[in-house]
Parts: sequence; C-alpha cells; structure tokens
Amino acid sequence: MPDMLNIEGLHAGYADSIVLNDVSLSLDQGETLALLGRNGTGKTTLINTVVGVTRRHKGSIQLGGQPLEHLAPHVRARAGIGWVPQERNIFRSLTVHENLTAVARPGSWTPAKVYDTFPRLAERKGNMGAQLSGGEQQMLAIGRALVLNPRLLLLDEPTEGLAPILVEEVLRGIENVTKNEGLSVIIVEQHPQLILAISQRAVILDRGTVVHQGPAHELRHDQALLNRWLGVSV
Ligand SMILES: Nc1ncnc2c1ncn2[C@@H]1O[C@H](COP(=O)(O)OP(=O)(O)OP(=O)(O)O)[C@@H](O)[C@H]1O
Repeated sequence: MPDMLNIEGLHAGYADSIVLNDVSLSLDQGETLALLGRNGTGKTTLINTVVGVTRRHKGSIQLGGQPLEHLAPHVRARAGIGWVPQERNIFRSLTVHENLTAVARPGSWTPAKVYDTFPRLAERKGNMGAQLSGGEQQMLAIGRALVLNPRLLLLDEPTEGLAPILVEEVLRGIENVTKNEGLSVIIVEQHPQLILAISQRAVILDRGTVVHQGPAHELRHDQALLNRWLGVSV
C-alpha cells in the first residue's frame, strides 16, 4: 500500500526564490508528524506547497499514491487535503454551528462529532465566530477542516498565542482525532516537547532542508539534537 503522503526531491518557494531545497518525507495513514524548525526555516512554505499555494520548481507530492503536484489547490482539497492555515480561517459573522454546517461534506466527521472532540465548541454553538476566544477560534478552524472529511490534515501552528490551558485542550483534541480516526496529520509547532508527545514521526527543517527525520519519541529525548536545531531544552 502506498504511503498516505510521499514527498520526493521537492524544491519550492515564491516567484523565483527557492525556499525548500530537496525536501523528501513520507507519512503513513494514521500517523502524526511534528514539523519543527526555527523561525523562517520553511515549515509554512512546506505546508503551503502541499496545499498548492506556492511555486513548486521540482519534485513530487503524492497522496495515497495519487500525484498532486500539478493539481489546483481546490482539487487537492477534494482529493483529501485539509488545511488549517496560521491565520485562523473561520467565518467571523456566522455562528459556530453555521461555520461547521456551511462546509461539511459527507463522511464520518459531522458537526456532532466535532462537538464531541471539542466540547467547548458545543457550548458556543450559537456564538458568532468573532465572539470566540483565540483558542475557541482555533478549535473551530480545526473543526471546519475535519467536517470536510480529509485524509491528511495540515495544521500550521494550531496553538500559537493560546493560553496554556487551551494549548492542552487543542492538543488533546488533535490527539483524539489521530488516535481514534486513523487520520494522518502534519503539525507545525513551536513547542517541541508538547507536540512530540502526541506524534509518531518528527522532521526538522533548517534553511529549507530536512536536517533530521525519525521517530518522535527518540527526538523527544535527544537533548543534543533539540539544542542543535531548535535551541531548546527538554
Ligand atoms: N509570501 C512570501 N513571499 C516571499 N518569501 C516568503 C513568503 N513567505 C515566506 N517567505 C520566506 O520564506 C522563508 C521561509 O518562511 P516560512 O514562513 O516558510 O518559515 P517558517 O519556518 O514557517 O517560519 P515561522 O516559524 O516564523 O512561521 C523565509 O525566508 C520567508 O521570508
């Protein structure tokens, strides 16, 4: 069976500038991959290249064996790519429930299941998107991606700017999604300790190239590697 996601020899960037340099990685069904690296190392560019909104210069991207690299972003979405960009992508003038029902597509993820995963959203069902806290908006953005019933979910810094208690709540929700549903996820995160704890695989980018790739539990306990590439202590 092919990998859920397979990227080979990817070079991509913006207009003529190349940010990603020969990136290769793969991800199985049901796996979570922590995508790490200092600021400006190309994490968002990699996510955006899988989505199809940057310029790809070279290399292949396959989803479940299907080549994606020549497809438009909306066709990639239909093929099973769910995307939660850094700037939380919700309708601010619709209610929580309308946000979820407006985009839902047939599949196992329904608004009701999103409420089970993020009970806080159930309590805010009738609130406008604009009235939600940052953490609640993030949960709603993830919920909106889930009701599209993707095969691969791409989350760009889902806990950025959140209070610690909400960080835990968002990460717990993400962990349940991957554990119970067999969904593949790539998460860009600035808190390596937290994200490695709920991931199976880890990739570190530095200046647009993959400098480390391996099991998340190994990296989580490898102080030297974390220090070298991320400048953090565990
Ligand atoms: N729209 C753009 N046009 C041109 N260059 C860009 C654009 N977006 C990002 N870049 C450049 O690409 C490089 C990688 O940026 P990217 O946002 O992918 O890094 P990142 O690892 O996600 O960083 P951060 O953690 O700060 O979000 C940077 O040098 C950045 O200046």
